[in-house]
Amino acid sequence: MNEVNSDVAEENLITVTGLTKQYPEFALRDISFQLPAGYIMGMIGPNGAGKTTTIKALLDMVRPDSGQLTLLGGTTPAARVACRDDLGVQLDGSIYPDTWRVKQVAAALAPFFPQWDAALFADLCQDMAIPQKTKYKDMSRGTQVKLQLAAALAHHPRLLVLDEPTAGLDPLARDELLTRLQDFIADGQHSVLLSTHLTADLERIADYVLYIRDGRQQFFGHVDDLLGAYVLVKGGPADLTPALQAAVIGLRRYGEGFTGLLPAAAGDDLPATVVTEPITLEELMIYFGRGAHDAQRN
Ligand SMILES: Nc1ncnc2c1ncn2[C@@H]1O[C@H](COP(=O)(O)OP(=O)(O)OP(=O)(O)O)[C@@H](O)[C@H]1O
Repeated sequence: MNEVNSDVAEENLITVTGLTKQYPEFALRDISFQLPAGYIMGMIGPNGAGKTTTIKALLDMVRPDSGQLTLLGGTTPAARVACRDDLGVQLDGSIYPDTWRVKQVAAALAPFFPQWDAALFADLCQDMAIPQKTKYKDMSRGTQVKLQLAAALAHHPRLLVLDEPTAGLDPLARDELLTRLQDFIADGQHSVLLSTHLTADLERIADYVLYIRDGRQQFFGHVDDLLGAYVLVKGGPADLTPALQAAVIGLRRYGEGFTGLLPAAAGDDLPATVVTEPITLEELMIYFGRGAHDAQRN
């Protein structure tokens, strides 16, 4: 993870301002974020939050209703297509024809990318243990993801946009990918945008996080700022005053007490018997999710 230095003017590889997209049963509303060169940004949010829709809008696979998108300096769809050589993409789900093997993937992609590096692609396939003779449809889900990642990296992009890249990977492969992504940005010129449900991955490698729920942006900023904004509170039944109950997010009561989240500033004036602890991204998502469910039920 690079140290974030707000004093230095940074080149943004992605700028999204006021992105909205309306589907019959879903609305993505007013999403805004920037990704400077040299950083990793993670998108988190529950199933159906709008992460993939945001990525697809950025890649011009979905037409936004409003908002401005700048990708690698391209502000129009045509300009964004023109900079595709600098963009490596991995999408959730199968993307190659069933019968393709590694060789066909290389043959199909090389003509589209002037910077395609056949030797690098072969090395990546070997490193990731991608079988040469297996048809795409017969590869495991994790191997299909690895093949997409190898293809995304093989043309030396400046920016990687990855939709759940670690979802199908075993722990060793996940660890290797995260290290690869850290190496990718280490020169300060490259960036990664990835969506994931594996929040521990983001705590390890991400500088920035975009948190979306029900199509609405809940937070965009530094991971540490998000984690620093809330504390986990735990106390006994007598500690749960009406004021505290009203303030706690995602309150859960159990036999000996309660747990929930509190804005960090509200954690200062608690009785000594209430324990506060730092939160993880996973806890943040669970407690906010519970809070939203509880609000819907009431
Ligand atoms: N083409 C479409 N037509 C109608 N609704 C759509 C379309 N594409 C996506 N949606 C809806 O948009 C919502 C957001 O979907 P999206 O795939 O962006 O969520 P996500 O955050 O990536 O979820 P997950 O974590 O489950 O992958 C969902 O309710 C989905 O059904």
